Amino acid sequence: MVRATLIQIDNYGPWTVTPEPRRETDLQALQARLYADLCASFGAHDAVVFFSRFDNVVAFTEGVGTDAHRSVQRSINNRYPVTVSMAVADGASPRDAVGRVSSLIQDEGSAQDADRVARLVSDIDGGSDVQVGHFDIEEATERYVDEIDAYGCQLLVGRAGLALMESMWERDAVSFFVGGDNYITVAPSLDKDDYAEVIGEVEEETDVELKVGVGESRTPADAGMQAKHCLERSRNGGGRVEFY
Ligand SMILES: Nc1nc2c(ncn2[C@@H]2O[C@H](COP(=O)(O)OP(=O)(O)OP(=O)(O)O)[C@@H](O)[C@H]2O)c(=O)[nH]1
Repeated sequence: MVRATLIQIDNYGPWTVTPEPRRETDLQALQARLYADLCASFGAHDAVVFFSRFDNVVAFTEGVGTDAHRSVQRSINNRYPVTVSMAVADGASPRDAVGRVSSLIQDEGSAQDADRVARLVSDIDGGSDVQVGHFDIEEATERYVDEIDAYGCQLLVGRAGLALMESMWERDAVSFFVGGDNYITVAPSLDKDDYAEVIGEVEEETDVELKVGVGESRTPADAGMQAKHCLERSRNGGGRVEFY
């Protein structure tokens, strides 16, 4: 089982244009602050948090119970001009867990329903290890950042990332862009061959070479840290796929 949490801003679409459209930079600042707050709050519980679409934030929260979710939610809702609802559930795979939290929150009402305010729904039982892969583009700085223009670089990283996210999704894993040339995936227990296959598919489709470090542990934060160390091993002469 793997535990996911979906954090969704309540009735955000209408709020962004009420009483009239709000400045985009103010909305961006709010979204960035909310994401930073959620990272700090859930990070303190050894979870990992991805900005997803900013109005919907996805976290993997193995070991974080309903009460801890409630206190994070209460603090956010006391301090922001918008409220958030949350759903937390265990699933058979990261893909399944994200599906379950999405259904739970949808059952509470629409994302644009003025009556759906600060809900917290939870369907959790046991925990198990979680696998995290940290992907990185081979020599992104030398090949792209120092060679082509910034927007071309963004397109290339985005294209490779989309191919990666789709390949991993087919394997019941969910993957997110985290900055620079980095993507992090939360996966069911895949093996080295699975990752090698995914890297091969991305390269074939986009001509971009990836490498990955993979960790597996009780908490997403620990698994993520293992993955970073494995990625360092790959950077320092290891293979394109390095496991904990
Ligand atoms: N979010 C996040 N960003 C990172 C991380 N490591 C590197 N970056 C970003 O990715 C950019 C590229 O750094 P690297 O991936 O280390 O460099 P590279 O040129 O791809 O070189 P190699 O990794 O050795 O192939 C950096 O400028 C950062 O913006 C990380 O662990 N997390």
